[in-house]
Amino acid sequence: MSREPLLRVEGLVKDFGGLRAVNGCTFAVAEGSITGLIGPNGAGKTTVFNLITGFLRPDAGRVLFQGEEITGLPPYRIFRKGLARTFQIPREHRLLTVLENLMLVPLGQLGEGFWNVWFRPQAVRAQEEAIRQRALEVLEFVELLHLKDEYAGNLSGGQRKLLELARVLMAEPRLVLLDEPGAGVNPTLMKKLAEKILELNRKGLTFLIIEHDMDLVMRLCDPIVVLSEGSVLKEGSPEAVRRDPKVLEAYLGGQYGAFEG
Ligand SMILES: Nc1ncnc2c1ncn2[C@@H]1O[C@H](COP(=O)(O)OP(=O)(O)OP(=O)(O)O)[C@@H](O)[C@H]1O
Repeated sequence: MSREPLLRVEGLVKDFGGLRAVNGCTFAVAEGSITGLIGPNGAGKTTVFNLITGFLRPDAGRVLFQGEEITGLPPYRIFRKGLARTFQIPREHRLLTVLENLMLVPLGQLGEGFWNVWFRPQAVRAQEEAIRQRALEVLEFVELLHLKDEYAGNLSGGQRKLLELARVLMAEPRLVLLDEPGAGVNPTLMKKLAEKILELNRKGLTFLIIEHDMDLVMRLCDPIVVLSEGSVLKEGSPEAVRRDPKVLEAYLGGQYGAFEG
């Protein structure tokens, strides 16, 4: 018996002026998987992420999360349903500390409401403390606890990626979309990031990952969805994708070397 996938995109289309960036894109992400989304530059991967997470509205097609249609909902509503993402360029608040960055993740804090601050100060304080504890736990997990009081702007590129992951984990999501987690990360941190992703996956978290680093993709992801010119060219195991001549052809000229070895 096949189970309903955690995420399903059906026939997504997105035009930018005369350019069709996403062209009838259909694929699914099974619960418990680490699904890879790869393809040459400009294939439409980030646009697909933006369509799934509500940062862009599709011109056609549907997005279903846990069987529920979420097409066109605003990003904060999708986030609160348990679908969280990171960005290709991390979006931390550079002038806040690492800990403050995590405490700002919108979890529906009681303290946000004007009336709560005035009439329920103890409840607000208790909730703030719970959020702080959660933030410290998450920082320990991503091994950034020693940097909790550092300004986020002072972190290295790799540490900023770990902070992005930590921000996403604050919300205890069911599905995490990672946009190029390996970009700009040194090999040591890359290994750590991969270990953290695998550990979270073993605990039941599902991932959809855009990545250009083929070593990382082949190590982490199964299945892999290959996008080319806005639609799915191939979907399958790392081995099946690696051997498919259509996939190699799509990468020809650009990144053919990525598949060698
Ligand atoms: N906001 C936008 N306005 C106009 N064109 C856009 C916009 N966003 C993306 N595009 C175009 O849509 C196409 C798909 O871009 P997208 O960033 O989704 O590809 P990608 O597969 O993520 O590429 P990369 O691997 O280089 O990040 C590209 O031709 C890009 O130039």
